[in-house]
Amino acid sequence: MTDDIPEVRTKHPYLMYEMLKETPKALKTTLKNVIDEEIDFRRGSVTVTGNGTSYHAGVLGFQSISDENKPWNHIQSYELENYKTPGNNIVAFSHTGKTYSTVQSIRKYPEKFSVGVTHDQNSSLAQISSKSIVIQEKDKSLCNTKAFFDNSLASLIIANKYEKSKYDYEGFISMIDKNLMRADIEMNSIVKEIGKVKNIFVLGAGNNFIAARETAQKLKEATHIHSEGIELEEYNHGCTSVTNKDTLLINICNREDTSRVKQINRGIKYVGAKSIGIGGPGDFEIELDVRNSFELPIQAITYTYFFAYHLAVKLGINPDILRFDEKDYYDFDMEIFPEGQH
Ligand SMILES: N[C@@H]1[C@@H](O)[C@H](O)[C@@H](COP(=O)(O)O)O[C@@H]1O
Repeated sequence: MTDDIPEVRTKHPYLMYEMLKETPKALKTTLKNVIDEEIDFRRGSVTVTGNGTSYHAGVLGFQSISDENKPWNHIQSYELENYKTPGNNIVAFSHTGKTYSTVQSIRKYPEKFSVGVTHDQNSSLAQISSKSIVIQEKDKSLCNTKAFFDNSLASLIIANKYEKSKYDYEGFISMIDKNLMRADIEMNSIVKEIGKVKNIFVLGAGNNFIAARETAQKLKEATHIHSEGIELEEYNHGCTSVTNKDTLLINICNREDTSRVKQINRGIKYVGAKSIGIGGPGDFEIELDVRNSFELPIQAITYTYFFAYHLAVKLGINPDILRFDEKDYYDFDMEIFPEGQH
């Protein structure tokens, strides 16, 4: 089973909303928990790994590394377990700490130095990692939005320890806090105006690609609308033929992408699709107060999470339970994750 099914609510505010509102407080706890941890990285590179939201959070934090002499890469855990080889250090992220391929990707390489970041100190990941980091904050919704921000901050801290660089964590937390408040209001009003949406593409280039993937994952989990997170230019190579009047494009935009995004936005008008620009142009635009290119995708997610939430509420969908109240979907999950597995 993916995880224990939480308290089932039938209307707003769902647990996902509560968790988003609790995020700034949780980030302060995470900072306190993680900042003094000592991590003795071995010589050589770092491989960041995990599944889904945890994987994305891990990558987003490590994207802060600017020193070319501090090599790192990221490999999804199943790939690491079966096909690829990690660097001398592995940093694995898992909210539950029990996700099979994440745990296996550490177990398979006992000779490497591993850091396991989890919210459960009794989990396999915490037990088997050379160094375990436990975030003392529970995310009650299976959408794991609060856990995403906790893990992103933990990843930023770990990346800074690896790079031996300094960073303004308090400033980061207050920026996220401010964004979350604005995002709730602005995304609620966009959702009211947006009209029918049956499929969604989330586009992002550079550091924003992983945020596009994470946004698409959350849109699927919360709203049950099919969403695809795709590299900005890749969208133009195949996705245009399935874009139509019920399609929404969410563009997570660096300044450098502006003219390409404008062109795409003009193109989609021929088939009646609509767009939201986060940090860039769109039918609906969200301005971001951007301090640097690695914070931008994390800031963008404050908005896309609230968009997913308000859209779920509008559609009458409980975003907390991954459809596990429907027998077919519960059985589906039990088939792919039998008792005790994830
Ligand atoms: N639906 C959940 C995702 O929301 C989560 O991101 C992923 C990784 O879980 P964990 O962070 O516990 O490893 O597992 C799932 O299948």
